[in-house]
Amino acid sequence: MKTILGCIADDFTGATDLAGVLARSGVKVNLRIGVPKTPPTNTAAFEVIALKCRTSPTEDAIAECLSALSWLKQTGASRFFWKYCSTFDSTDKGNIGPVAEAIMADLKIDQTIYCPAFPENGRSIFMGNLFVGEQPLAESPMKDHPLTPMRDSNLIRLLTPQTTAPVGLANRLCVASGPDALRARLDDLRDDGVVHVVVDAVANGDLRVIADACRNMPLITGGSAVAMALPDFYMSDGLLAQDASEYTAPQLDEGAIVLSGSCSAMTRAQVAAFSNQAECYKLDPLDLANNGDQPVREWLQNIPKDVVPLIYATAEPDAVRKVQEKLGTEKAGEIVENALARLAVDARNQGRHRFVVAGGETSGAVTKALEIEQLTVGAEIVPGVPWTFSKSNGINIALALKSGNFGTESFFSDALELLNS
Ligand SMILES: Nc1ncnc2c1ncn2[C@@H]1O[C@H](COP(=O)(O)OP(=O)(O)OP(=O)(O)O)[C@@H](O)[C@H]1O
Ligand SMILES: O=C(O)[C@@H](O)C(=O)CO
Repeated sequence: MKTILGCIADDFTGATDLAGVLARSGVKVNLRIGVPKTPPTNTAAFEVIALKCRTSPTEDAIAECLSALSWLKQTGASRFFWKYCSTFDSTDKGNIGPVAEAIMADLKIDQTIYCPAFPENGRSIFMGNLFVGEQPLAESPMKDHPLTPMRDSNLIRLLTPQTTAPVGLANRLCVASGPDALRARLDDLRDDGVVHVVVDAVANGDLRVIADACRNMPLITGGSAVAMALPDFYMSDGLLAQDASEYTAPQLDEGAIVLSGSCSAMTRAQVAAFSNQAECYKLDPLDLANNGDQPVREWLQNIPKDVVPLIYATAEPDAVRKVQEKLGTEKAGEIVENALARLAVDARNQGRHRFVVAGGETSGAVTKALEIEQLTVGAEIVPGVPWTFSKSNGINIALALKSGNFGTESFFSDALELLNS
């Protein structure tokens, strides 16, 4: 099938988030892990490529995203989506702005929009400022993120140093006036040379207006929620029809494991809640650096298969800071990711084929270690986190890749229960 929308996600939980939101429409979504090595076959109306480039060196992120774009163009797609975090996770250098500019240069276009809002998960944008629940981004727990601490809430100020061309705003008053008003505002901004337009949205109704106004833009950038209404508009434009039959999960071995490398506030609460009912192992990055991961691997081997173990590096911001001061931020992240990735492979070999993984970078490391090339999107557990299915080493497995701050406290047990139901 010809692809209508080709999507590039900067991390793996972001990719499953976007795929899950698009799949709500009943239209088939293919979720590819990394840029496929062979030309497109068996394509779907929505193709999502999951990358792990949120915190990569900018040049590497650009190269990887352009390679994904080139593959997506071969599917016949002429509309593209650059998916980043609903909390705009990035540094002064990028990679949100530089990748958007590189894609725009490739597509030879002179304007795009930026809308990370995801009201169902408490992310809203008003007058260019991003809120997490009732808190401005920079006052939310995102200020302490281990890799991309967000210390400003204003998207225009955040984006400006990441781009070479002017940044502007289409505010809520404009969005509330409807799609024609938004289109007119975008045209005015374009006439004034504004290339990058942050668009306010505080509710799903705003996102629908934005999707309506921008449905034919060659590039939309944002969180997953701004893509939510696109399938509807593509259907009413006659571009696609509902084509997915209800997906049934494959036969899965009973064994399960929860792996958490996310230190986000919601994950910390989820780890605390699940540790009351699970066998737990808390990873200490300094210990991993000095003594390796043999002790935890042995611990896992001794957990009976009908017990669900939780292995986590999840820690409070102060503890993370101390580790980062000793090991360096990148090294600390890498040590934890490598250990959790190896443990995922051990778990699979032990007969645990249901994986709940918390954290985008962590999910990237785990999915790569399990050598997964493509995921099928199943039922959404909470907004933005679907169960996904694949084969690893020829074995059916299920993965719930959870973004750091998504879900409620009981997410880990809720996810496993849903799979059993
Ligand atoms: N105790 C720790 N000390 C230092 N770094 C840690 C520790 N625990 C985890 N990390 C690292 O912190 C990073 C967390 O990023 P990750 O993307 O996995 O979670 P997240 O940011 O909460 O999720 P998302 O991106 O989906 O919101 C990873 O690189 C992980 O290895
Ligand atoms: O948009 C979000 O918040 C998530 O999909 C994500 O990208 C977390 O890494």
